[in-house]
Amino acid sequence: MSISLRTKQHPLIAKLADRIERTWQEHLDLSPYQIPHDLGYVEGSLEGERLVIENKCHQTPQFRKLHLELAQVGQNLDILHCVMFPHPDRDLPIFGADIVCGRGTISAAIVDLSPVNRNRSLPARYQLPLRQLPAISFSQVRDLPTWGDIFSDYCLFVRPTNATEETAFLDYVLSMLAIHCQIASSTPPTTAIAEIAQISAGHQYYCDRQQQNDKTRRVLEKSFGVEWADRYMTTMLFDYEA
Ligand SMILES: C=CC1=C(C)C(=O)N/C1=C\C1=NC(=C\c2[nH]c(/C=C3\NC(=O)C(CC)=C3C)c(C)c2CCC(=O)O)/C(CCC(=O)O)=C1C
Repeated sequence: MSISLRTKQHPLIAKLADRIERTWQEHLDLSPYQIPHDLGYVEGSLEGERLVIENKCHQTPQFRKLHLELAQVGQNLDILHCVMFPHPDRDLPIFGADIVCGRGTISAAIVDLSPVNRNRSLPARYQLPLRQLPAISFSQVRDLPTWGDIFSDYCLFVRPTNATEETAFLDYVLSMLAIHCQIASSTPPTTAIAEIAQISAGHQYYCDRQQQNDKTRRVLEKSFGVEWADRYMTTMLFDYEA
């Protein structure tokens, strides 16, 4: 796999992929992460539409898994997926982002720092910097699906309608990511077994809810079949340490 898929995708996806990787490289102490059964680069075309997936994973002292995934269905569906799973001994939220672009138009752009502690609230040290982010208004804000109870009050879920809104979305993602990397790097592990158990339960709940996204599941099923799609969603996209 020489050139990255992003060179053939929507410019916002390519730019966000580059900037996420650069932020990780500048702020975090990255180590390789062994991707299961060579899922680094996969292609599938069960029902005609060819789905190409490119996965990049790292780990750091604070994060069990940093996952950036680019996917393209045929010539007309581009996807960027990013999730950062902290080690369960840190009270840190789960950073998640998803951009879906059909025929050159972005239909879904979402980013969140999702709380995983028992009272499902973002740690106080996140509240101040997030509240200080410039308020941005989008012409098309989207409603979260029912499984989206995992997202925080700072979740942004929009359909950007022009270049200005695309840039505003990109800036918000990168601001959230920079705040997260900075706080994560200065958050020590907890040794309280009960707290670690609560955080692990929060990760499991997050993954269980994300696995209910039938829009994701259907795309995977159409190209790889039901079995493969289920294993992919539970072991690659939203796996948690039992
Ligand atoms: C942090 C949040 C988050 C993360 C991490 C995440 O993975 N999804 C997340 C959120 C989220 N995604 C959504 C939608 C869609 N997702 C895909 C597909 C894929 N998305 C992928 O990541 C992959 C693997 C590469 C595929 C294949 C498609 C096609 C759609 C329909 C596009 C549209 O509605 O315009 C919705 C709206 C759900 C609804 O309204 O019912 C939400 C909330």
